[in-house]
Parts: sequence; structure tokens; C-alpha cells
Amino acid sequence: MTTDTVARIVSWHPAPSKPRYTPPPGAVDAHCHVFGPMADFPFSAKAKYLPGDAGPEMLFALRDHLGFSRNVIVQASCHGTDNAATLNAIAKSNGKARGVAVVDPAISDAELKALHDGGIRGVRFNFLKRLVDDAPKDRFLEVAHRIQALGWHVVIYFEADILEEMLPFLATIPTPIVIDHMGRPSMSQGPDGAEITAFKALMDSRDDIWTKVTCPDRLSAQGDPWDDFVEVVRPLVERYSDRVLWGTDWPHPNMQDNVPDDGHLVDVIPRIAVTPELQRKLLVDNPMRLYWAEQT
Ligand SMILES: O=C(O)c1cc(C(=O)O)oc(=O)c1
Repeated sequence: MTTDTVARIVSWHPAPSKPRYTPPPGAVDAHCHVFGPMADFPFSAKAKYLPGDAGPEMLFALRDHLGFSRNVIVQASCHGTDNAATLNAIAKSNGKARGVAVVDPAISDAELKALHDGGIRGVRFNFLKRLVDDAPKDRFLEVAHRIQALGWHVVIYFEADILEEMLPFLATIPTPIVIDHMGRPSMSQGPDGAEITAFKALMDSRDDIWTKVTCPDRLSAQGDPWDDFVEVVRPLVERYSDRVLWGTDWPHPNMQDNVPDDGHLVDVIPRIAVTPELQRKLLVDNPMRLYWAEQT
């Protein structure tokens, strides 16, 4: 993408409301991103969108505004396999952020170790054709084997229509797996719909598959306050209470036509995790086990 001719996209709310719900102390926003700033951290030549700057200062201000304590920063596709922007944000967080990288499968062991020292605890494999040009399963599998020694996990982003064909690949991954946005099931099919049922079967196939119960704004067919999402996701949070993570998804890549209010996203939490215990697991215990294991 040539960065001098394309308008830069703003996909986040200019002034998110203050949530009514107060997260428990130590709550982790376990899925968010940073974009740039571009002058310091240019976007990938292969990026499928060109966002405005949404750097660490903005992310940490939002964290505080929403009542969270920590962030897990997931390398956004617009930065390709150069994790410098993500590492920069982690370095500026005073220990309050860790990250998930996207790597070139040819990465050296020394480079992986440097990512670990910079706060990375997982790698992301992205299978969305609108975001990446290729997703080589055989090479991803090699990476998954190599990160085992570091105690990392893999984060996988795919859509419900390819769940079936992903199953053999997922079964061979030797590390814990985190599925982004539940593999994007249809919410309009309801809590017993075919797509969420297939997803639960995947969750049942291994006890080390986790998921992010994120993105009502992306997945709901109804819009804010996303009642269809709540109806489908609440049973999931109860059934897999030790393997669910929550995040804002800020700055909401590609959501410029349907920008969510982050305060409203936080107010979904007590509707999908209906007891203080479920909320503590979702927001504190679970993400701490995956990302700050040495402190648990
Ligand atoms: O659905 C998306 O457009 C999207 C994109 C990215 C990314 O560009 O990395 O990350 C996400 O979590 C979601």
C-alpha cells in the first residue's frame, strides 16, 4: 500500500463514554492493538488498511478511562511481521502490557528470545483473506513447535466458514491455542445455532483451547447494545469459565463504518459474565495465567 496517496482511516470512537460497570482490580484488556505512530513505525507494504495513528499514549489513556489495569497488545495486520510498534507500546507501559507477535516463519531463535524479553508471550496466525495474503499452515506449525520452549501459546484468527477445514491443523498445534473472537460465529442463529455449536465442539476437543469473547460490534447482527451477542456468549463464559479472555479490540481495525463506544463494550461484561467470580476469572485470573504467568 502506498502511504502517501491513501486517506488514513479512523476506526475508533472520539470520546468513549464512561462505563457503568467497574472492572475488578487488576483487570486486563486482553485484546487491543496499536497503530504506529506511522512516523516512527511505518505500516507494512502489504497492509490492507491504512489507519490513523493510535499509539501507546492513546491506548493507556483509554485503559485508565475504562477502569482497566493492563493490556495485551496483539500485533495488528497493518504492521505485518515487524513488531516494533507493539514492542514500543509494551516498553512504554511500565510492565502493564504484554503482547502477541506476528512473525515471519524464518525468524531466528535469537529474534524469538528478543521478542520474549520485550514482553511477547504468543504468536498470531491470521487466516482472514481480507487481512493477509497467505497463511502457510506447514510453516505456522514449525513456528508453533519452536515457541514451545518459551512457554508461549498461539493465537488464531479465522472465520466460522473455515472452522471445519481448520480442525486437522488445530489438532496438531503443540501449544495452548487462543481463538480470536470465537472464530466469528453467527450471532443471529442464536445460542444453539450451527456455528456456535461447531465452535463449542472445538472447545470440547482439547482443554487447552481458549477463546476471546470479544467484538459484539463485529459479530452482532443487531447493533449496540448487542443483545444477540449476549444471548450466545453468556453460556460460553459459564461453560468455559477458565479459558475465556475479554478485550476491547481498540482501535477496532476496519470498523470505521460502525465504530463502537468502548464504554458500552465494557458494559457488556456483566451481561456475559454474570457473577463476580466469573468476572474475576474472565478479566483477571485467566489473562494473568497466560500473559503474566510468573506473577500468578
Ligand atoms: O476483523 C478485523 O478486521 C480485524 C483486524 C485485525 C488486524 O488487522 O490485525 O485484528 C482483529 O482483531 C480484527
